Amino acid sequence: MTAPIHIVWFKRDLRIADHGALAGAAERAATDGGVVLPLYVVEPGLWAGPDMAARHWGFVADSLAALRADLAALGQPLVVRVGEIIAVLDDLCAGGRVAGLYAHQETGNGWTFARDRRVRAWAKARGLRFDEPRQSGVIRSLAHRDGWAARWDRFMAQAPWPTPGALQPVDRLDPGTIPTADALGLRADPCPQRQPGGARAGLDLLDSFLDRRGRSYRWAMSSPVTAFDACSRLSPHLAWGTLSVRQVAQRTWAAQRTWKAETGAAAQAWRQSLRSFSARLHWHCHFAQKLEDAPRLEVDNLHRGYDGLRPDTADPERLAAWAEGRTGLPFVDACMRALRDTGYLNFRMRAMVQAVATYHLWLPWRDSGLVLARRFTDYDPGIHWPQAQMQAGTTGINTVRIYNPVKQGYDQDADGRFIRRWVPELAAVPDAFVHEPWRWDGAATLLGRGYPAPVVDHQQAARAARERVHAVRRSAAFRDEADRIQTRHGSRRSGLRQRGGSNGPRAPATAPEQGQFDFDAR
Ligand SMILES: Cc1cc2nc3c(=O)[nH]c(=O)nc-3n(C[C@H](O)[C@H](O)[C@H](O)COP(=O)(O)OP(=O)(O)OC[C@H]3O[C@@H](n4cnc5c(N)ncnc54)[C@H](O)[C@@H]3O)c2cc1C
Repeated sequence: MTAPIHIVWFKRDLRIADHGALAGAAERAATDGGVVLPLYVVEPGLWAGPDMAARHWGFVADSLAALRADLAALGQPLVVRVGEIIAVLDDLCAGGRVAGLYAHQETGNGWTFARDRRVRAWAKARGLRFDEPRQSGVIRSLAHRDGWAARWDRFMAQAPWPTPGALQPVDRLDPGTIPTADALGLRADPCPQRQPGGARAGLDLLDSFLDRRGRSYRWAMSSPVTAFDACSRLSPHLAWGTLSVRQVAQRTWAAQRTWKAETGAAAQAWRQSLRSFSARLHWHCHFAQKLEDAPRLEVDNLHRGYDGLRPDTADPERLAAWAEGRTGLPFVDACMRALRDTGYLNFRMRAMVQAVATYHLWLPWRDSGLVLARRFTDYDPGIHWPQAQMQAGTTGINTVRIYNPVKQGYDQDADGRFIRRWVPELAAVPDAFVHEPWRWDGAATLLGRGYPAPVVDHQQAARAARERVHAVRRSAAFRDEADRIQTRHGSRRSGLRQRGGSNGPRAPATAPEQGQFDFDAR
């Protein structure tokens, strides 16, 4: 058999529904009598990166097994190879039958950006067709942000890509095994409550969110007591592509249409919650667009006025205390321990722990960002690095927001039940002092013995950080660069002043630069 082979290279798009690369390859195969070869390459170079961890691999391995089964049901199971991508492609091309390569555009870390450039050059040198459709609202080689939101709306409203009805099997091809984290050499990373991968698990979450859990979303999203259930928990599925943003957006819009026609308190709650949720799907791509446009922000301050402000290397003891939930600030420690064991934190708590690391503990955002990247099952460089910088105040275009970790505890965990669950060392501390055990009469019996004394006086540390940051922001040169950044990366809905312009329009609650806190703060 000499049918041409069309390779679909799966990356962060581990599904068969709404899959532009798979649909494109299948359409091509239907016209030239070819076959589709679905391929996932486990790249040791990627997995050795400082931002990757075994919990990511666990989610990906679950998703690969599910994808393999879904593709097998169509006629050709997923082929898995371990190795460097060009070597794997060269090997598959050796028979001379490969006619095309299809893969989604990816807004990844520096390693994948460079890897994708190499693959493009390789395909060009061989004269091989290489199609790279997009799978989200992120636009490659974007000249400016004007009209971006309308383009997002249009893309999400388009019909999803059709799933092929059947795939012809590729002859004499070993599907390969999905390696274990150990075989990949990944460090042990116990995460007993990690979310399972696979498209089915993602669809079940989407169903339960839109049928039941999402009703209180708008009011319950900020507290870690309620957010683990009331938030959608779809992030790892969107990050690794077991669901597409479009699938989720269209299901959400359908639910919104249903509730629009209803009256009563429940319908009102659903409408408000789904509006908030819908806005966040937009932010998913809004933040990723920033990294797409400026890949350097994975490692460099977006606003260079902050260069040299924080130390280049983190104080190892402070970083370890924060990462392991031993800062002596109970609410911060509870969040970091919950994250270690579940792979998840809600947005407000992510923002708080990154703010505490970078302001109170004065750690470089890249170092704390790497710890969080490894701990979030949903690690998605496109969202992660712009957010890591935003919460550290180094974008230059966002309000400096130094969370008070004790006040956050009182606000979001009033009776201390989240703290008590994750910090059992505080069992003997009366309720009134569980947020601030250092104020308890019995503190001497606990601090420095069963539980650490606070690594910093959080109020003093916040004051010192604020002064240092504001000193940078006062200069005229700072404003000029901030205006340039706002023009290039800022939301056109944010209401922030455009360079050379007067005050922009008022920010609606859904503007990503500020809106994410507006109703979170209630
Ligand atoms: C320092 C920091 C790092 C972050 N790193 C990541 C990351 O690596 N991967 C990731 O998916 N999210 C990241 N976020 C954004 C956000 O916290 C998570 O998307 C959200 O908490 C995931 O939970 P969920 O799916 O239940 O969200 P829901 O509240 O149910 O929201 C639905 C989806 O909308 C998107 N979304 C929600 N909030 C935001 C936001 N503020 N910015 C951008 N997109 C958003 C996500 O895709 C999310 O899955 C980060 C936030 C901060 C402050």
